[in-house]
Amino acid sequence: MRIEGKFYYKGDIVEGAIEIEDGKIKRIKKSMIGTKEIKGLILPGAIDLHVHFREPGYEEKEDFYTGTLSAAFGGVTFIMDMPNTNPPVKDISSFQDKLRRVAPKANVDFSLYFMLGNNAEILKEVNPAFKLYMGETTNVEGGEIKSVENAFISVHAELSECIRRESKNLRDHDLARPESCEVKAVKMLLGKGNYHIAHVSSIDTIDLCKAGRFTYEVTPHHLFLHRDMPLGTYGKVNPPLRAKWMAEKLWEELINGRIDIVASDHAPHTIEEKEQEFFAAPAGIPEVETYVPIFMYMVKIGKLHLSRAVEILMQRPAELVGVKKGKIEEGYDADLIAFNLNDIKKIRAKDLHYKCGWTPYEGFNALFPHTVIVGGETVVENYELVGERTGKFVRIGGE
Ligand SMILES: NC(=O)N[C@@H](CC(=O)O)C(=O)O
Ligand SMILES: [Zn+2]
Ligand SMILES: [Zn+2]
Repeated sequence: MRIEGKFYYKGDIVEGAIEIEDGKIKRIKKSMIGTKEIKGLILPGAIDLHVHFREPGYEEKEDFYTGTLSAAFGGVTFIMDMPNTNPPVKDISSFQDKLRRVAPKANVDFSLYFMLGNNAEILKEVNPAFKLYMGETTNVEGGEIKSVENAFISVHAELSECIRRESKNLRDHDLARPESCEVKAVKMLLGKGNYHIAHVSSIDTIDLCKAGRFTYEVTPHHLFLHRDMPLGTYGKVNPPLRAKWMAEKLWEELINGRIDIVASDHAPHTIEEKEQEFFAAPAGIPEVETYVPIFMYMVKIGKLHLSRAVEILMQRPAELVGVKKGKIEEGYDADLIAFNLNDIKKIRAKDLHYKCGWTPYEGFNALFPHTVIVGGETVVENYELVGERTGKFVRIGGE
């Protein structure tokens, strides 16, 4: 397959042609014969290292088909799915059961995390991707903090004994699980291994991550939402939404290059679950289909430079987990997304592909990709699904 158009290449936007073979970018040249034109701006597919697609066990909230379909429509072509399913993924058999179930339903490429436990040395041969929960959602086996060499360990850093479990509204939830509990958790990790800190929600945590030489991510909701918005239980998430000024501070850190990557922490719950009393409603926000389009709108209005967006959404996430993705260069996977930068749309829950049917970003301006290609196969064209289940499992740490 040969395509031509305007694409992001080594820091610039160039006009040229891309030859794709066996799912990879084979050649890039000024021009080629027999090409198919793709209009607008072509970027590498986005990479999301933190999603909860809820299969097996919680398919009423989301499943691997609807989750990966939503990812595709949002320009995300590689996702890493968390292990807090039912049963949790904490050994070879639960991993294989999950892989067998979800692989046939994958619309984009994917990898799967294990819970970090005492069997990490064995599990890392299968896939060196682990999740360490220091919060209460899925406790790691008790006892000392674990680590494992040559692996990617994403940490939910909220110290269990520091947080108050019940809250009655968004402001109270922020006070019940204060930033200091995140800071204390990261402090406990210092010197204990090389970790990736998930959903950093305070600038106080950033200095510690730097000191500990930990990589870290920020979620879209800690950048675009805050605790004083009238979201009610739909804004309930762990770690909590913080004050508006903190969200603005995190945005500044992102702009000045002090945030490694953005990851969605797509954590859907049903409307029925969210319509409960605040203290009873589950924490989590669906994000995977809306965050890249919102970031592309920020690029469009000049609030974020394109090169920075490509770094935090595509390039750096791929580098952190060692996969040949996130760049339009020879030898890389042919995962491409294309935008018409004039085609601004308002986010509407009814237009999204989530099973949960809601979004906290109703009405936000966004730029959705009109074309999405995964491994050289066109999945979305002219904003319509044209190819299904083209995704494959990718073991991380190869590069
Ligand atoms: N982030 C959340 O608020 N919820 C996540 C679990 C987690 O990451 O804590 C979920 O799986 O629902
Ligand atoms: Zn978490
Ligand atoms: Zn999470």
